[in-house]
Amino acid sequence: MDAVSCSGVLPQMKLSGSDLSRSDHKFPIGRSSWRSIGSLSCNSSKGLRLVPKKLTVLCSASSDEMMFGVSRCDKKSPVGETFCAAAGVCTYGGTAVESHHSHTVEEKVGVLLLNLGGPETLDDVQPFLFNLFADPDIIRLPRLFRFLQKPLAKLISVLRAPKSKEGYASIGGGSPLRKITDEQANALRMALESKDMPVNVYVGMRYWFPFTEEAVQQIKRDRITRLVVLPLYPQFSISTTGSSVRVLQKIFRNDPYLSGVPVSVINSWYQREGYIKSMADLISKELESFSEPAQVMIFFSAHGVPLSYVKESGDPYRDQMEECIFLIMKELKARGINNEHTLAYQSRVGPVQWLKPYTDEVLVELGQKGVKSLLAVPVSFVSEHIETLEEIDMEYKELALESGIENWGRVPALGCTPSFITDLADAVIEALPLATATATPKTTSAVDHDPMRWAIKMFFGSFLAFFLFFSPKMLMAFRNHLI
Ligand SMILES: C=CC1=C(C)c2cc3[nH]c(cc4nc(cc5[nH]c(cc1n2)c(C)c5CCC(=O)O)C(CCC(=O)O)=C4C)c(C)c3C=C
Ligand SMILES: [Fe+2]
Repeated sequence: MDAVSCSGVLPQMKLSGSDLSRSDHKFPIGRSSWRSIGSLSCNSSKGLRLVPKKLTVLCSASSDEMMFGVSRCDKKSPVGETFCAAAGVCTYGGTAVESHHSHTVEEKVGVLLLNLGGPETLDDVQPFLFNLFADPDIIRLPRLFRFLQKPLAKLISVLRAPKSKEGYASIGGGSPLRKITDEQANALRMALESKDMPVNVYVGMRYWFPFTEEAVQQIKRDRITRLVVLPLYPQFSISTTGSSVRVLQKIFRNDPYLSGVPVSVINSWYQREGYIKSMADLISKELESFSEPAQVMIFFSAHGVPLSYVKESGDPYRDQMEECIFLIMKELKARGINNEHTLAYQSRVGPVQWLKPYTDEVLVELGQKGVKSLLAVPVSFVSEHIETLEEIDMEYKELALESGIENWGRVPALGCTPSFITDLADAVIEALPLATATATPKTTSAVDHDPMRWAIKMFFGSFLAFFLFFSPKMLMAFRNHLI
């Protein structure tokens, strides 16, 4: 197997074995170019050879493509220890480890904000859900069953649409995500301009308009010469940043112009001081609205992912989430706020086990234990969306009040909070010099060319699919969780 090379240590950072077990530095490894899954060794520009004990190189569920995530798995502290791409900036892997660009042409810098996207009208809900469930990073079928991805997405989206529509109807008939993301894009452009960095900012959504593909076409039309990709998810997950970056990687790799554009992907930024401080500001402000602020339980509610992502596929999401909460609480303590806190995961979908504890169960338990005041803090997303406006503000609030909690509050999403936007602007500035070009030729699998192998695959796939669809467990699961 090929070794994965990580290089480009920032000049001000001295890297050593102990640095690798810390997680407070921002960019321990600047550039990386990954060729295949396997052993990982990191070479710093100072000639240090770094071989951390145990590393997981994330691989896309859907193909041989690499995900931009590397997580360190030898957990020593409750905050988790992720580093490399998962904690800093990673650039598209390509044939060359580094490309040193000569600056003979005038730079035209672009920033691409990646987000999930949401239905704008109730009629959009089912097709939006179809796009979501058709994503092989959301519903992860074994290779043999991949041809079922779209029929299954159609089935689940049709079954789930009525329930989802109710949710979207209750928040005004559609998702506010596009509007908020556009506002964030504009605020970021202005923040960068005020830092003497004129850029074009683009918005690329994964499952609804404006799709990532459209944004990339605009980037091409604008002849952008250097690009920073900033997913609006503070923590990395295969299902969010991973999925969006996979799409982007595919487009860039196959395009002669784009594959030459140096790109820098900011995989996660939950550990940035500006973000942590902005979150602490919002929490401390909201605590003040309670009559006895010190008695309030700070309840972090993160969007869940299926447990298998973390356990089997090495998704660093849970580790990063725990570290993020640790850093926010550390910041609050430094300000003299010593409230109790807890973390739970919300919004599970489907029959499989998701990250625990579940938000709804913890709320009931807290109520039973006698907690009277609770401040909910959505922590995996930076804009208001259906899961804050409907799930937390309506469903969970009602459940909490029924369970004995008397005083309920909720911290707003960061949105366009100036300190947060300024920090994103700094993240872009730091990422810019680390950009490298793509240029990996597309490889096709043997199956694509071999009709016999294709026929065998289809035959066994259909056979297994029949049992999967009509097994009592599957039918029960649809009934209980999707409708
Ligand atoms: C960090 C954030 C998110 C993770 C991780 C995530 C994983 C994930 N989500 C689903 C299924 C659904 N998500 C839906 C909406 C939705 N998801 C996120 C964020 C994360 N998802 C957001 C911000 C939104 C809201 C968008 C909006 O319109 O406001 C939905 C649709 C809504 C509904 O019907 O409940 C589904 C379905 C899975 C399966 C998954 C991990 C595998
Ligand atoms: Fe989701």
